[in-house]
Amino acid sequence: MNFSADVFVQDAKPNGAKTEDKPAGECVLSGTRAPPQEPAPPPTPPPIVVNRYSDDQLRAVVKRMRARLELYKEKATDPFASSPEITPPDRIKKEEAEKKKKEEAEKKKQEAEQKKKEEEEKRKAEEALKEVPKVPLKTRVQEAFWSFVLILADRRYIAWLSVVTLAFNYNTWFLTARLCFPYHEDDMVKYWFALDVLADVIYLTDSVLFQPRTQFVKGGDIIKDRVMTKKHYRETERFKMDMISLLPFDLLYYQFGFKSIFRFNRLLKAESFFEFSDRLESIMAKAYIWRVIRTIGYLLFMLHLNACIYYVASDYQGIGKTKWVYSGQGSAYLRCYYYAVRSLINIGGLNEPHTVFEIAFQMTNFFTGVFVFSSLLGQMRDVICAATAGQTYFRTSMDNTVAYMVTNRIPSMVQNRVRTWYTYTWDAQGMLDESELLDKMPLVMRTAIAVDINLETFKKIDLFKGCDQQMLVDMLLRLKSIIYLPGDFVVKKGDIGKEMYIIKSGAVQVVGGPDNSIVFVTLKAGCVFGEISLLQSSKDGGNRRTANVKAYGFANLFVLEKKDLFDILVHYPESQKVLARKGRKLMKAKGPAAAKVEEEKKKGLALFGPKPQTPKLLRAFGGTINRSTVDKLKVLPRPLILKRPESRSS
Ligand SMILES: Nc1nc2c(ncn2[C@@H]2O[C@@H]3COP(=O)(O)O[C@H]3[C@H]2O)c(=O)[nH]1
Repeated sequence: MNFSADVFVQDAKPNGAKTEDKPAGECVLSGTRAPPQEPAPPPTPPPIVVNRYSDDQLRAVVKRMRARLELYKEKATDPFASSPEITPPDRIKKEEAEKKKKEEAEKKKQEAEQKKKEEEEKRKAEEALKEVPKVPLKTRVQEAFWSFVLILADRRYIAWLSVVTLAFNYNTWFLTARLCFPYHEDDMVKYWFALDVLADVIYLTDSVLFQPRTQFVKGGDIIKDRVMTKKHYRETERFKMDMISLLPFDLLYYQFGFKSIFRFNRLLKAESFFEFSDRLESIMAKAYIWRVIRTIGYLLFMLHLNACIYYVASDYQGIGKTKWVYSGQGSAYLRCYYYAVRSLINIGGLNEPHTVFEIAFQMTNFFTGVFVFSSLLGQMRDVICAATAGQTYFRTSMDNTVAYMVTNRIPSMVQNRVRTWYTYTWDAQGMLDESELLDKMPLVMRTAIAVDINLETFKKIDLFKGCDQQMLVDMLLRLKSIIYLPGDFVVKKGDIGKEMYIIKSGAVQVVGGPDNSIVFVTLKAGCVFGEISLLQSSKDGGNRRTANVKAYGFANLFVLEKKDLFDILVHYPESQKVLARKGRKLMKAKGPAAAKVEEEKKKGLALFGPKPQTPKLLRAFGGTINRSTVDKLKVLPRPLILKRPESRSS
């Protein structure tokens, strides 16, 4: 369609020249000229506007028609695109619905087929598992065997080391005792032999199966490769010791009889004991308990050795020959051990030595006792001190604070509160400042701990729902733990909000009204508060606390500072938007206006909802007219209700 061709205007020609009918496009609307004809037309004279009004009208008509043309073009491609207000005809609707139905049915069919296929595969896999394995048993055992690469901190490895330690201790204690005391009676030999063999099997298993598979660290890499671990073990000093400890000198029994001296190479397995001790310490929650036990073990072993030597010395002198030696009565080991205890710990009250040998022996014993036992007792003291260092720190800092308060004449009520805070904090968390401990760790460890302890709680908090998980982790790292005593005000209405709080344990109450006697809500563990003022801008005082919040009982809270929160949010614009939206919502729901209504409700004033404002005009009447009257008046014609009664003065 060419709308421009339909419009004609009369050219005004001077001298009464005959006018020609021309398409308007050619003379007025330059933009809508007819296509040029061949050969090229003579140059057209400039358009002459006959009448400005009719010219404008024509232009408007052409404009409107062009717009319509566009519209029809659009409609031709998509019948409803340009006319959303027009509902599609029923037929089309039906067709679309059917198409949709068909698609859905197709989709369902595909899903069902997929499900069937998956089930079939699953069934086949299960059947394959039930079938007799095609892999030969030997290979499978070998595979399991080789894959048994021990992990350094693996508890199973520690359990195995404990077995080796047991075997080592058996050798250490019993070899010495059997060597010195007459314990190799004929009827006992078979038992000793059986126990010796058992200990040897344990040693052998450790050296052949376990140690060559122990992974190690090389240049920061954890080496698990079986060939490399084996090679590494063979290159260590420990391997040499293990091998020597396994040498079967016991075969000399055939030549010299059953003597425990031939088994003394078994004591070279000591490194397994020390490794067990270190690993156990690293996994124990209270490692000092093991340290104390180990030190006591050393002490007992020193006494054991002394008892053995004393028996040998007695035997050398002749059992029961002098007053100083073992009399030969009762249990030899027990009597000698008793002597060792009294002698080494310098308790005294022993029989006087008479011979030179006895005197020399006794003197050596005293000297050894002083030296060895004082160092062992010192070691024990260190272990106990280290274990109670936390408690000592807490005591010292509480004592110092109390001394400071006394010096400065702080009221006793405040002093009591401070003391209560110290005691409760210590009882609740076993330390005064948790963050002190975590600060020393690398970030990755701190993150792991924080995530493990609190992330789940955080994810459940409504305010943070929809926020980036990484943002929550960042937040966890900035939290500080703080304890409030019963009745302490955590936030005060009207204060500037600089922190928000998450309740770790205990509860807080949002209070208001006269003397804060009205409890609006009690918030428990896992709830957030103080977020309203934090999420508002300082414009119009939006950053002011909207309510008083006080601790109900002892409240253990996490504090997140505004600065920290905003530092984090810079990196998470999406979460920032989510929080801003929630902040606005909260402000609407709980902000000053809402709080006021709530307060009044609590007081019972808002029983019938807020009183509607009296129309200005009625206020002018000064009367108290009920609502229906007002409504009636409202429908009256304007002039009527606007007519003011004449005042008496006028
Ligand atoms: N105003 C108000 N605050 C509440 C309510 N329930 C919990 N609060 C919390 O009380 C806090 C007081 O300090 P904020 O205004 O910062 O944030 C407030 C909310 O987190 C409530 O019903 N009204």
